[in-house]
Amino acid sequence: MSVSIHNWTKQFGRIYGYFEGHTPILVVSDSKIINEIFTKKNFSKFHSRRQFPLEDRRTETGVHLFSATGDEWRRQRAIFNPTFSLTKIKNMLPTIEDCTATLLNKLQESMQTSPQGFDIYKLYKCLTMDLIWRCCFNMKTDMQNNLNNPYLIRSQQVFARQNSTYLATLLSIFIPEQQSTWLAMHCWLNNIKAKLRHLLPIGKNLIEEDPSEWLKNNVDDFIDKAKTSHNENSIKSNDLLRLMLDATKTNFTDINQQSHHDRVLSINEIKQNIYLFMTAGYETASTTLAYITHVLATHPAEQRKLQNHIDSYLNNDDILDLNIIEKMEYLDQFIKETLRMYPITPIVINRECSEQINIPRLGLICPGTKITVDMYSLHYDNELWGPVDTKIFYPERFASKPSHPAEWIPFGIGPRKCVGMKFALTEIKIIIIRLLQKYTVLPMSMNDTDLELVELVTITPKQVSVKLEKRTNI
Ligand code: HEM
Repeated sequence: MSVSIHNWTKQFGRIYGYFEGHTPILVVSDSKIINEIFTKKNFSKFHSRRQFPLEDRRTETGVHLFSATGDEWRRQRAIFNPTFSLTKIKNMLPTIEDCTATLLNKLQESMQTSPQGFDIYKLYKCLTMDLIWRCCFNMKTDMQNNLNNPYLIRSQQVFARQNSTYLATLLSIFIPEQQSTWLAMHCWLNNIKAKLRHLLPIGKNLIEEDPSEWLKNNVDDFIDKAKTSHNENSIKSNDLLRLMLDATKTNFTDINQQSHHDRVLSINEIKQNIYLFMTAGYETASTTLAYITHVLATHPAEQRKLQNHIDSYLNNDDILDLNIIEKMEYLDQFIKETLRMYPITPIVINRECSEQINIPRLGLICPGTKITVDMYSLHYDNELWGPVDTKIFYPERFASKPSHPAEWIPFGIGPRKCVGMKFALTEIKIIIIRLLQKYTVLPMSMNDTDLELVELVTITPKQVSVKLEKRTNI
């Protein structure tokens, strides 16, 4: 979809519209207009994202942060913002280091079993899921050593296209007026499938279950485990799950009666948010790591420069300190340049207008209008990012150009920007530092210059196969 939008922008310019079924979508790739729509200034009129096909936004089932709108979103975001403060992230560093050490062991094993090369992306997925569980839910898992962990398997399935969901999704896109019917049909089918899986002896093997439903249904067990582990630990943890559980203690009867100043969550909202963080946090970060590794393998000069840069700040056995990581400018530029060239979730950066507004150079926007950004056109715009051609990987372009909030947007823009951005960038930096202190990344074959990409909610490579060579010159 994102590539088609990019091609249409080349044909129709920086502002145009297209129809998804009956739904008109406005596409913008002019950074000044994007700034008007997405930032704080007009936030009261653009506080919501458009509803995903088959997304259930009923209060009784609970709505998570990503789908919440207006005051419901403000109330939830106020609870989540402190989870990713610098102090909290500083406290997460030992855990991130520990999970990264496990990755390094897994890499060593993979080098031994497949010296000709292996898919490193698979290992990154286990790593980032491990990190979410440990940093956000304070639960120790053996996820990196247990590829059969059911939460890991189901989370991966959420991002894979399933045939049964596909039809309902298409109906939902092309006939959005009947969204509630498609959603009811989808839930009804899932219930029937769950019953058949339970009743028929071979049901479990023959009937696929909806991974999103499985994850949401299993969080009760998850919350109980978290409560027990929190009670057993004398030191009170400060993780995301604890903040959410604390927010349920307030005495309230109806979540709709809460003002956005009240830091409260219903139990259904907690369940939805556990699902959200489990899936959103792991897929995006592992995919970023996969793209960075591909760039390292295909750009040996830039890889050497990054290794020298890391060596100039740190020895192999130095304990990582956030202040030092923050000073490592080339590392920062390297990651930014990768995310400029390989956007991960362009389609989620959209807003729906809630009140009529006149936007300069765009015109009168009516309530209900859905506006999306063409991230590829913005990120590959030579006027914004030149003089070095935007098709060339050149991290130094970020040295001369402070990134404007509406021009480099892999994490979105404005008040609804990614709440996990600081956490994601810190974990990614630590993992890349430790990887490059020990290894040089090589392509599996000299023809491995292009990645095969697939887009559903995220744009991901099918695999990233590389060889690793132990560094000896340090
Ligand atoms: C490199 C990694 C990541 C990328 C590229 C990414 C990208 C994004 C983007 C594009 C958005 C939409 C922003 C907008 O509409 O303006 C978003 C929202 C969000 N992200 Fe991330 N994300 C990443 C990592 C994470 C992590 C690690 C977490 C959680 C631990 C997370 C949790 C969320 C949540 C909860 C939202 C919804 C925020 C809201 O609506 O208030 N993300 N992310």
